[in-house]
Amino acid sequence: MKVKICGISDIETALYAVESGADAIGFVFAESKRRVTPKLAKEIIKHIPDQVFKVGVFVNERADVIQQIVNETGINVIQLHGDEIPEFCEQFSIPVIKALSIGSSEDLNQLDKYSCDFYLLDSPRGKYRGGNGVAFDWSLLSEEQLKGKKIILAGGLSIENVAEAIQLAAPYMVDVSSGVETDGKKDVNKITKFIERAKNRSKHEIS
Ligand SMILES: O=C(O)c1ccccc1NCC(=O)[C@H](O)[C@H](O)COP(=O)(O)O
Repeated sequence: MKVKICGISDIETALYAVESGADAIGFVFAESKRRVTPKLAKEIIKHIPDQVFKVGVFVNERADVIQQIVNETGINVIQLHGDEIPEFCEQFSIPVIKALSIGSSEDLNQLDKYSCDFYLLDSPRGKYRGGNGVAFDWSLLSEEQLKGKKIILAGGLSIENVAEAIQLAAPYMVDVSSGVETDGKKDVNKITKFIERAKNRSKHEIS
């Protein structure tokens, strides 16, 4: 199972997550308590190995601003976490993750409207558009609607529930932010345990 650790804001935590096996690291450029400047993201990204995805998270941002941040920082995947329409998501030359808020089974119909590389399924908005630490009802997910799509499962995942989430949703990747924090800061022990749980679960699935 692939793992994305989102809301990274310092080099030490980024390196720790990578050494623990993270496949993707997320940087939030939208309104958030985890927001980073392009300058800081660039500094962190310099230390991250090539094979790790560097994801920039944006909410209803202008395309030229997103492109400028991509050029400036070394971000190589764009995550669009707002109300971006399908045509907006299709204009970039690097992979795009479209985040969708899942509050009802009808919300899953959005999946067919977009032609993106990845779809991140998250809870409906809380204080911010994402990163609120709240899980949605995974029983809404139907195999039929997810078929053929690379799904990133997000929203309230934690060490305690990630194995169950993987079993139920069989996503391409799991994404976590709040669940690997203590008192609002990334917690390296939680990061290691979360990645272990997520990756162990996938070993069981293969065997
Ligand atoms: O993380 C944020 O603060 C954030 C703010 C605004 C838009 C998106 C944001 N995060 C995007 C992510 O990919 C989070 O990891 C995802 O929403 C799950 O977060 P959590 O429920 O805290 O694990």
